[in-house]
Amino acid sequence: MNTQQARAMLADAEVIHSAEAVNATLDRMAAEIRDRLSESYPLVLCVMTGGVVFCGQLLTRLDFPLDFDYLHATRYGPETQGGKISWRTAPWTPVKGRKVLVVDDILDEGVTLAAVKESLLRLGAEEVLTAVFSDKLNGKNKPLAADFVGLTVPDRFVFGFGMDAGGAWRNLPAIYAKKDEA
Ligand SMILES: O=P(O)(O)OC[C@H]1O[C@H](OP(=O)(O)OP(=O)(O)O)[C@H](O)[C@@H]1O
Ligand code: HPA
Repeated sequence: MNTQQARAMLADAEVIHSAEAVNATLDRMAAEIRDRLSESYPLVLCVMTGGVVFCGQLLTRLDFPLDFDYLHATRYGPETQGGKISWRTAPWTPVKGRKVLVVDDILDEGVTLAAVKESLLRLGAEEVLTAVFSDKLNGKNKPLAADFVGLTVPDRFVFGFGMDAGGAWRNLPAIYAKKDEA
């Protein structure tokens, strides 16, 4: 995608959740996570790449001791349909015996987070909780329900706030849907 195509896609898109709604949701989620984990010294793991914006903005709202690391698992690439999961990077920090909070941008079919959770439990994590900023209302029987959910999004390809469309626009502070998929 080039600059013009990326700008045209954004100009044609529909706002699903404004930056104000995103910020209010971050505050709410941080309070829920604090209530559950503030005494546990959790290991927070960001699922790269999409999780980076949500995780970064969540971290500054978590006012209790924690460790932070990341992992990279991907199955969409630049496509709008998911494929086989590809593990790029495992977390460097040992997870054995830890309470782990996995943070990602979106639960779509749930395949990625289910695989991540299973792998962390296999590595000996004591407990694995999951936080997603968006949960897609696609009517699918997902293999995992997230423990902390920000906002729901419709069954359309969405982008912004960490989520890319053809590689672009992860950097937007709000969430959009491509208009041509309405
Ligand atoms: O619930 P699922 O259907 O498995 O989809 C959700 C996953 O898809 C996206 O990652 P993607 O594969 O696009 O990799 P990226 O984060 O590197 O863009 C997103 O960041 C989630 O990790
Ligand atoms: O709707 C989506 N948008 C961006 N990335 C995604 N990864 C899974 N679903 C989506």
